Amino acid sequence: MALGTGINTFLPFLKPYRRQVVLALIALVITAGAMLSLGKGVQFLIDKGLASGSEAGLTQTLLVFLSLVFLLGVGSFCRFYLVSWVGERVVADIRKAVFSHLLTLSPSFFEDNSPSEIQSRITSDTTLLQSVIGSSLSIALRSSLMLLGGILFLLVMHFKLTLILLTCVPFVVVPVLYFGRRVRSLSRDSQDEVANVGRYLSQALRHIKVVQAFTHERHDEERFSSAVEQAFRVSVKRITQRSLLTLMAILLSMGGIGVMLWFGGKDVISGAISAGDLASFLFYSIIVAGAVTALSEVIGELQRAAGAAERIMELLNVSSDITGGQEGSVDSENSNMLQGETFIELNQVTFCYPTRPNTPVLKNLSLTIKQGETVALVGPSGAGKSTLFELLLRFYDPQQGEIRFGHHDIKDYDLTQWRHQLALVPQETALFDQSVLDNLGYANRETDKNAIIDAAKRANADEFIQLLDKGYDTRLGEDGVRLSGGQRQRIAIARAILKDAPILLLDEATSALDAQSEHKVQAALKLLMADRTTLVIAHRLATVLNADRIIVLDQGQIIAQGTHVQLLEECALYKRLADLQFGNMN
Ligand SMILES: Nc1ncnc2c1ncn2[C@@H]1O[C@H](COP(=O)(O)OP(=O)(O)OP(=O)(O)O)[C@@H](O)[C@H]1O
Repeated sequence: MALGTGINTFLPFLKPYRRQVVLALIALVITAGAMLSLGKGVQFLIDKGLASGSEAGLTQTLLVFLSLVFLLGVGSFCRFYLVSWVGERVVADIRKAVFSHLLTLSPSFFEDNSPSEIQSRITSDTTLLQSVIGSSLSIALRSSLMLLGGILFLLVMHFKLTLILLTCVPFVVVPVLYFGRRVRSLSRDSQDEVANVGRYLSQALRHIKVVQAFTHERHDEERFSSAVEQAFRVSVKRITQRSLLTLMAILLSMGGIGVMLWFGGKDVISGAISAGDLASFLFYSIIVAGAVTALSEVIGELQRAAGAAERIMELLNVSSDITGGQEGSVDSENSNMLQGETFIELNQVTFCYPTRPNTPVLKNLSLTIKQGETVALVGPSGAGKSTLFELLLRFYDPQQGEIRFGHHDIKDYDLTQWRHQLALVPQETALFDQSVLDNLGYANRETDKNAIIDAAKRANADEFIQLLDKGYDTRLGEDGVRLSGGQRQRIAIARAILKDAPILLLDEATSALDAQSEHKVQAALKLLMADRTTLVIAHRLATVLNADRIIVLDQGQIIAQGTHVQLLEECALYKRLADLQFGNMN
């Protein structure tokens, strides 16, 4: 059964808490035992206590009864506490495991799966699991035991009456299973719809300025509302099935009790059984019926949880297509290399993005970069310059060809170690809603405050940071809305300084900068590039002039390389680009 699959996948998460699970089961058995003994207590109370007319007998039976009640109370407390505890604990562990796993997945995974959809799985699906494990699972376990125990007691007490009761069971179980299954698939749909709503919401709010600038509010409102309504419609379907489930369970189980009472009543009248017998029989029947009803209700819930579990497990089962190798230490490889020796080498690299498998972005590209060299990449928009950086960072692997560092393919190195070799200054600096200090320290969590401030100074960032209301402790809003383009870039440069990696990947952004900040960024970059092997996507003449070599990329291929002067003469595309891009500086 699919519910079983859901539970199986959770077993590894339950394993560390075996002790608590065993204790919960013991509490479960004790409470079920106490509850079932209560029926016998009722029989005693009527037949021995009341019918005997002895007050002492009555008191004695009551004391036994109260002891059972006490046991039941304490046992229930322990059962509920332990089952809920395990539920919460497991869900917390699952959240952590899913997040850690997601961080290892390659960026291509997130192109196919929207982050907000994933977020919904981690938050709303696990919350559903939490509440279901915390309450429904506890009820389901208790009810199952009560059902079994109750039937056993009934069989021992009165075989004929029990058989009458049991003939009703298939009438209850079959519809319960049928509706339960439907609830489950609808529940999955319902969670998917909730995720859709979440996705729409986060998109609109993230791009609120665009929404407002294009006065797109009404349109967004309508689309959001139709997403919400769709989620509502799916939920209503689920609710209908669940309500029907409950209706069936009550009608059938209670109907069975009615019939049984009728037969039992006849036996009491004929003197075949005592009134106490019938009362305790009734007690067990109600327990059994109650257990069936409760089970039918929670089976729906458990099915919902299994649906949610499935969605979470799907995430945990995705494996990253970018994995690291075991090959020797990158650091020692690096330190063995001499200035001017081949450092990075691209051999016949062909690459398509996974979302466009038939459109190669880089075609048979070969390139050698020497240690300490500064190589500028120029080319029209869409030529594949940023893609080259993404391959070096191993966000993707080429379909053909290889990228080598020293004596090995970069795929052979441990992924983390390899990425330690690269410092990226991206065109768009990602900032987090944390303090400036935290944002800078992102590059290297081992460094102390002084080193961070020193790096900020060298990146020409200290000056504007000091002017912020709380200096280095100022929180940057989500997406760093409180910083200008040039300031953000200087933060990125400071990060690269802190990372102190031997290879620098620089994606210049000029558009965001005015002359003054450009000058400051320039100075900071110069310092950063000294003694490093640098690949720079160049938009500035200064960068191009300072580069040891300029590579001209067009449609994923290198069409020329050389110095600025050489290329101006030899490469028409370069000349055109230079006129356009650097025209104002020429
Ligand atoms: N994640 C992606 N999925 C699919 N195609 C992509 C992806 N990223 C980039 N591309 C495509 O790959 C091609 C090369 O893009 P790339 O960003 O490398 O160009 P670029 O030379 O850096 O351009 P620019 O100077 O405008 O940044 C483009 O046609 C682009 O549309």
